Amino acid sequence: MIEAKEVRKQFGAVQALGGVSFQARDGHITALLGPNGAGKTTLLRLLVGLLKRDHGSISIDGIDPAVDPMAVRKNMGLLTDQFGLYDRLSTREYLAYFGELNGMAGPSLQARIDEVADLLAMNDILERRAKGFSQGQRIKVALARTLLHRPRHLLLDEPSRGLDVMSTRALRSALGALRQDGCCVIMATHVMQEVTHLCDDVIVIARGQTVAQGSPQQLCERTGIASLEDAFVSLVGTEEGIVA
Ligand SMILES: Nc1ncnc2c1ncn2[C@@H]1O[C@H](COP(=O)(O)OP(=O)(O)OP(=O)(O)O)[C@@H](O)[C@H]1O
Repeated sequence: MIEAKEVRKQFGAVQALGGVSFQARDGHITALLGPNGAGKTTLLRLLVGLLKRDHGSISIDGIDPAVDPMAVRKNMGLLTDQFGLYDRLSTREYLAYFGELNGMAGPSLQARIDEVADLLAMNDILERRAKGFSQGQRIKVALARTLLHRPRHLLLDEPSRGLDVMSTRALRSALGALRQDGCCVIMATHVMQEVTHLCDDVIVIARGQTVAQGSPQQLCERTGIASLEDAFVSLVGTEEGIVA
């Protein structure tokens, strides 16, 4: 369970978050929806302890990431727009390196690499070096690294950007399997179709504030609007940042 209460974060004169509160439950995929600049990435970075909040509280299964970021990261996978691949390492070497950093080793690590490669449909690039990888191939490798150590919590910043149809499907089924395993997944996205098909719960933020939280159906009921996209626009008051 991930909980935030009244979280605020300021960068100089810019108030990135001005009071965000929500709960993301285990075994649920929670979408983080908001226009560009709403504060989604800032929130994810606070949850994993990469930034310190100015105000409020955050609990990751009872642990405050500002107090014990290492304990939080042990059970967390984070996908951001910084993929951090090494051009000269093959995908398998790269994943083995990160697996070892997470205390994995030997045949069980290799078996887990094969499992994740199957899950994300990326066997074709497993033995290739990263130099020259396309955007979609890069994001798959970064995702594989994120999932490798079977984290209990997963924070994904726009995970499907740059993925083709088959890879998007592979990602969705991988996330479905993680949900079944009881993983707590928070996913920032602009893709409404993804939210409708995949997410159990939605947190809407705008201008650094939580505007609403609930299932897609609850948000539609609350606004009295049948389409989630239109309900979102009505909640945030802008059409900016939506991908149909
Ligand atoms: N390190 C920083 N220094 C200054 N301002 C920042 C910094 N990081 C974020 N901001 C500002 O905080 C606000 C929230 O940014 P953030 O990246 O969290 O938004 P976002 O919801 O992820 O946006 P997008 O959908 O465009 O990715 C923006 O106004 C942004 O310019």
